[in-house]
Amino acid sequence: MSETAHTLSDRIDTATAPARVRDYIDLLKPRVMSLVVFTGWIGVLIAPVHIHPLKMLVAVIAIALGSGAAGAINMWYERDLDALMARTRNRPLPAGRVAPDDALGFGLLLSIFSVLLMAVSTNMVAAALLAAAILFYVFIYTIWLKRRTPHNIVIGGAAGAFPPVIGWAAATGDVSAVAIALFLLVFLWTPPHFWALALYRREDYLRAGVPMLPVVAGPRETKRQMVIYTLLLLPVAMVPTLMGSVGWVYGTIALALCLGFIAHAIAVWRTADDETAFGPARRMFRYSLIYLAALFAALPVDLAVGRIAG
Ligand code: HEM
Ligand SMILES: CC(C)=CCC/C(C)=C/CC/C(C)=C/COP(=O)(O)OP(=O)(O)O
Repeated sequence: MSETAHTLSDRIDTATAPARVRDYIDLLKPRVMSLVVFTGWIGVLIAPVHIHPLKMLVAVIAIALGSGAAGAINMWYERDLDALMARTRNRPLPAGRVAPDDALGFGLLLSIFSVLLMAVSTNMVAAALLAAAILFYVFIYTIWLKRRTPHNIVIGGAAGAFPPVIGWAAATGDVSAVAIALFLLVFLWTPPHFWALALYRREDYLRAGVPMLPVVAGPRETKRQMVIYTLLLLPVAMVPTLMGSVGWVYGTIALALCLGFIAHAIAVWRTADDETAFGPARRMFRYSLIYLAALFAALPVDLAVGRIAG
């Protein structure tokens, strides 16, 4: 056994139990999962059918486990890249706290379990969509596109757009126009969300040789595209109101949130000096998280207001 492998296995053997649990939780990317789960839950909640609260809970748990499983497999595959980047080098795999085979086994078992759980607790459409999301994130984004093309986020982002559709399907057994509008919303949100971070983490991606847009096309082109995506988000965010699925409470909140996102993108774009652009880019990244959470929260709020008023 090599010196490094020795050190690695010693560290794994001597890891304390609570620390190991923490590491396995970290493999699930819990903070990203929280927003994934939230959008999935809103998908269940706003579907126009009654669903038993317990069934809703199990469906949301299945989405959480599926998202976490995909995250664990992603971390297994990317352990070489993660070791090269400051943001990720202390993750359980590059830091040697979890063995690669264990992480892969954990991710695979959890993937299968989450899809089976969805199938037995709701329906086959939701289970198939959950399986598709996991496969898309692992094979299309992580393995195929991420290391090859700056379009990785634009195409791969579709994986993260599945949860509201999965939630809707868990409640209704099918996919409707509203569910597709929510898919499009997350799909168009993902590039500005990620590129804001990639702008101030450009050195990381450069060092790891990952062809993210700020590395390949440069900050100016990235910022231009971020403005375009935030502009495109405005009409798409209005679709649920224009279709009559929700009213103007959502519509007004969505409009305000979209204008805020556009303003952030313009602030990032107008900062010529990339060093100082890190400030606006960081702010935009944080705003992107509030934006998506608030936009989705506004949907059931609108429906509740409508019920009270009507
Ligand atoms: C391909 C699509 C996506 C990419 C490449 C991406 C990339 C990233 C990256 C690199 C981070 C920083 C994570 C860290 O510091 O460890 C992040 C954070 C985050 N992302 Fe995304 N993201 C994507 C899609 C999504 C989706 C669909 C959601 C939820 C709907 C989401 C929610 C979050 C949240 C909540 C955080 C903050 C995590 C924290 O506080 O550390 N992301 N994203
Ligand atoms: C329901 C279901 C299966 C959903 C799965 C979709 C999912 C987890 C989407 C989030 C996408 C995400 C965390 C990308 C991180 O990119 P990255 O892997 O490039 O980030 P990193 O550099 O932090 O590893």
